[in-house]
Amino acid sequence: MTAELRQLDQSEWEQWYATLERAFGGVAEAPEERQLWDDLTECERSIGAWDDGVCVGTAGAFSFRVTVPGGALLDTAGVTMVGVAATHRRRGLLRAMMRRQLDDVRERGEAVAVLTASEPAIYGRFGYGTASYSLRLEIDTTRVRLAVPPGTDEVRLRYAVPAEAGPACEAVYARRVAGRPGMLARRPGWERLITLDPPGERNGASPQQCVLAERDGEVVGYALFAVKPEWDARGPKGTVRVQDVEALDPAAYAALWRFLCDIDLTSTVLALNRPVDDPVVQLVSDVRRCDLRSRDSLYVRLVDVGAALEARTYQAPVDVVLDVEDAFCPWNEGRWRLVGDPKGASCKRVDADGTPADLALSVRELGSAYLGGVPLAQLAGAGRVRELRQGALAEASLAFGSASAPWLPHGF
Ligand SMILES: CC(=O)SCCNC(=O)CCNC(=O)[C@H](O)C(C)(C)COP(=O)(O)OP(=O)(O)OC[C@H]1O[C@@H](n2cnc3c(N)ncnc32)[C@H](O)[C@@H]1OP(=O)(O)O
Repeated sequence: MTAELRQLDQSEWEQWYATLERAFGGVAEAPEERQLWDDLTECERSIGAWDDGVCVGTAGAFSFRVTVPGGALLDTAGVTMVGVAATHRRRGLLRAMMRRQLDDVRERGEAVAVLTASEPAIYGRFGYGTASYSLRLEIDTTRVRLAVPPGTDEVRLRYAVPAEAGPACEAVYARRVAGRPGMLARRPGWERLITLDPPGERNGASPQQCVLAERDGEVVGYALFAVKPEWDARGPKGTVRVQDVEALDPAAYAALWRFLCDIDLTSTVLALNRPVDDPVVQLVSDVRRCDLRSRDSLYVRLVDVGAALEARTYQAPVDVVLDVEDAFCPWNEGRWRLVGDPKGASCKRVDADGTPADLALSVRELGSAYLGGVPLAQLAGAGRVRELRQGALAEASLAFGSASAPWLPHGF
């Protein structure tokens, strides 16, 4: 590898970002989207790889706060904007940037790093495990009805201008964050991502629309969506594309989904990113006509195993010794005793005192299980977790679970 790695300087951002765009195919983003990423880039934690004055590699990280099981917000590195020029691929540049980045994350005292992967095969070697899934629904609204709970008819819905409704939507979102692992507490500036609506990316759909749900004059939910009109010889068959729906109670949530499913001249509601346990699945009359599909979403890497496992709670009492393998971050290797319950946890090294291990696994499996969305028992069934003490797997698998499935509400 001939390239030199160094921290990004703001003056280099254009060239750096153009390298990233080209790694993703070379289609330039809309100016407003580019500007947003320019504003959100944290140069002091972004890396450029340079070969003879030319940028050939990029990697960045955002300073996130992510909800973990139990509701705590954990300072987390949101790894992003990774690209290597095709002229320099497969020479170890990604590996070198991952090395530097994870060392930096550790120095900053962040116990966890997260990312979404362009391809699932890339990041396991660096200790990232698939920790959450997203649900895609395509509801045939000509056939599917919604069985709404009492109180739904009392929720008042009204259209609002998305940009003007932003603060009210953000307030609802902020109240939802602690209830679901994987959700991000949005720092100032990130609300712009939610209402970003470049005309060139609408693919024939309307500009973004917003409907607020209100009770007693208070905003208790919102839906952001677009409508793509379509007609054929038999009449209208438009699609409602759901971008975001959040609500503070079941009646408001049902009112918003009923609204989305009832818009005249449309016959499909398409939502690409919902939690896998989204209550809407229990509202619909015919789940088969919702064409549910799930796919990998958030990847988690424990950078400091002890601190990360202590930061969350456990839904049942657990006392296990984990033998952790971590070739890329060897400071995590060894035996850790985790004692936890719904109130809190401690996780300490026990290498010195000869305590035998109950479960053996790599840091990648711990990352998968961390947010409660991937059972340790499932990983064990694939041979990726080994039970060394009978009963330890069932105990740990139950404890690591979460009442709400983890979910990443938007990309980054
Ligand atoms: C968080 C994010 O931003 S995800 C976005 C990632 N970026 C992209 O997908 C853009 C297009 N692709 C690229 O820019 C590059 O091909 C990258 C960044 C994926 C890889 O960069 P490279 O410098 O070629 O990777 P590097 O040479 O360091 O490879 C390290 C290891 O990853 C493997 N690897 C690299 N890319 C891939 C891939 N796409 N699929 C599977 N394995 C991969 C290599 O084979 C190598 O394996 P090894 O550990 O067994 O030796």
